[in-house]
Amino acid sequence: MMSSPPPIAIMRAQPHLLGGKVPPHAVEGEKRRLRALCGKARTVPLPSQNNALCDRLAQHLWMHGRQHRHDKGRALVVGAVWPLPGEVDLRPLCRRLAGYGRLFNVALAETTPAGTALRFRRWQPGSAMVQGRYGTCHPKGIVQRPDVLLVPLVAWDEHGGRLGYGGGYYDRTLAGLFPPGQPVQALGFALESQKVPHVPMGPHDVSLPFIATEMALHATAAAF
Ligand SMILES: Nc1nc2c(c(=O)[nH]1)N(C=O)[C@@H](CNc1ccc(C(=O)N[C@@H](CCC(=O)O)C(=O)O)cc1)CN2
Ligand SMILES: Nc1ncnc2c1ncn2[C@@H]1O[C@H](COP(=O)(O)OP(=O)(O)OP(=O)(O)O)[C@@H](O)[C@H]1O
Repeated sequence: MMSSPPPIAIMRAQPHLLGGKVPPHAVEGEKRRLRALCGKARTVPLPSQNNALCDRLAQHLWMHGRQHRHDKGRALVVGAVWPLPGEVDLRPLCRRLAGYGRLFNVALAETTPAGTALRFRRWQPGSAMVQGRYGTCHPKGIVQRPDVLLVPLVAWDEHGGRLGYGGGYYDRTLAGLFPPGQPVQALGFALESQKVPHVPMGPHDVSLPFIATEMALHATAAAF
């Protein structure tokens, strides 16, 4: 007798019944649903939360930058992002990193055509910004390959699962920068309130080893 697929309600409520494997089309649907829910629930970061998060990232990156300078003899290229409305704002962090002189170069994401990886362009305080796709902004500076990526997100889970805006930009970018077998040098950044019990993960999704929030730097299973 042919067995019929489990009802969608079971896939949603109890994905473990499928051995953690959810068909790709179901994952896409789940993500759309979660994106809509999280969009509605989203709160704009308070200045105190934003500052705490930028301080935490600065502290972590400072150590990374010093080690990198010692090992490689050059500045650590940090791939950051200009904020979209309602997102955590990394601009205070970018200004601070740029102020540390030879330890860091800051490069910001340029939103490239759909289906491609992001490109990163050198930013310095006062750099002219140009309007890009989906309301994003990027500088006109030279293209640089980030050594470490700061990854925006809509929702995250304790395993490093990340939900974004649905363009697949960061999964493509992470896969290009850090091929399988290499450590994923990336930190997600978000508020604690953006944490969800489970982000559905598809075959292209890259788990984040660290998520920085206003409360803590969370190391996830992907860090080990
Ligand atoms: N600040 C910031 N820059 C970023 C990202 C991000 O998440 N944050 N991206 C992360 O990948 C890339 C841009 N990706 C995007 C992909 C799709 C849509 C998009 O479809 N927007 C819908 C509204 C989505 C919603 O609000 O739920 C739209 O414009 O209609 C936006 C950004 C690169 N730059
Ligand atoms: N490395 C990849 N190669 C091919 N397709 C990919 C890759 N990464 C993601 N995709 C495809 O891109 C689409 C969107 O992916 P997903 O829903 O994970 O986006 P997202 O991570 O939320 O978006 P973003 O990173 O832009 O914020 C999916 O159809 C997914 O299969």
